[in-house]
Amino acid sequence: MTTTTETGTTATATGATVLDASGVTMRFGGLTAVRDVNLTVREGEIVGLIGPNGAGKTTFFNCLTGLYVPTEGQVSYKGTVLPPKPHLVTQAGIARTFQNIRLFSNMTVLENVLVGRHTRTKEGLWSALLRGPGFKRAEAASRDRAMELLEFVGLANKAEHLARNLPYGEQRKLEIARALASDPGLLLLDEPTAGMNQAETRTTEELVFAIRDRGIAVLVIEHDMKFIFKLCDRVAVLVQGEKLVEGTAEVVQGDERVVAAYLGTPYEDAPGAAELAEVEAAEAHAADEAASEAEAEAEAAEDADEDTGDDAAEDAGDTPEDAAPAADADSTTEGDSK
Ligand SMILES: Nc1ncnc2c1ncn2[C@@H]1O[C@H](COP(=O)(O)OP(=O)(O)OP(=O)(O)O)[C@@H](O)[C@H]1O
Repeated sequence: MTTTTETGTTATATGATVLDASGVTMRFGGLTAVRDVNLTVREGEIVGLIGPNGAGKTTFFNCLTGLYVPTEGQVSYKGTVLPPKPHLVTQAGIARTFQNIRLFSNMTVLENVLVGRHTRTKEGLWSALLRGPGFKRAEAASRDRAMELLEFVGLANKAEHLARNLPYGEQRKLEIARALASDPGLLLLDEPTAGMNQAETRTTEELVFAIRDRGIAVLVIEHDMKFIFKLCDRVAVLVQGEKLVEGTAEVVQGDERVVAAYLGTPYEDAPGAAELAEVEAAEAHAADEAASEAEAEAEAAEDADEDTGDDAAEDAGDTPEDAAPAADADSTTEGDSK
């Protein structure tokens, strides 16, 4: 796999490969959702996966985490090929969050994190039932670790709250804490800022950097381009299941194919080509209207001087036609707001 790193950070250049997805293809009947995708993530890297809706990003994540068995290709973690079983993938060291939050809503915040810890606890069923000293020690250690993670994501003061009572942004953070509870070497985040306001998004940005600083590599799917380009050492772009481009934020943002396929769509705080074209067209239309109104007024004044009734009737007949574009514009606005 080739990786464009002309302006990449030093962390990306030297880290050992953590994830190596090679030739991953996923077909659903006649539909090829992911086609021959290669992607690596190295130690210390934050890698972004972007692409239009339906490009195959989540399907690719599902192939990495064993939820789907890829039709072709294989996925390795730290040099070992992963079996396509979610619990074995988690045990190996890959954790994930989901696009649609999947918490145990009737459990407390702390209990949710403790559930995420189960792949790392060795105590068996008998030990749990007998509640012997080994079990109690393990339970206390898990609790300490879970509280430490809640502290890390900023939810320690809500440990005893029911997960369902947390605001949306905090539920997303809890999902991250739960994923971290399995002590992963690689964390996959599927749209971690979806539904967040700007302040929450900034906090999530800091959280992802802090996760990387703990030695955990991150692969993140996100539609918020500001977030992605600020955060990621490297970005891969999927379009119709295929990897179109991969490189640093600068390389990806400057790639004409990406702009055409994806970034032309307006995104938060940055008007895209379509928005700018719309504004320019509206301005041009307004200027044309003003010019023709001025022309019509001048003609009407001339006609009045010459006192020719026929011409005055023609001008009156023009008026509804001139008004037609405005009526069209109104109906478009109504259509958009539905
Ligand atoms: N289980 C499935 N069975 C059949 N088709 C599927 C399945 N999962 C995904 N697809 C199809 O695969 C394609 C890729 O979907 P996917 O959800 O991976 O895209 P995405 O890039 O994650 O989109 P979004 O940004 O909207 O989440 C879509 O056409 C989708 O309908």
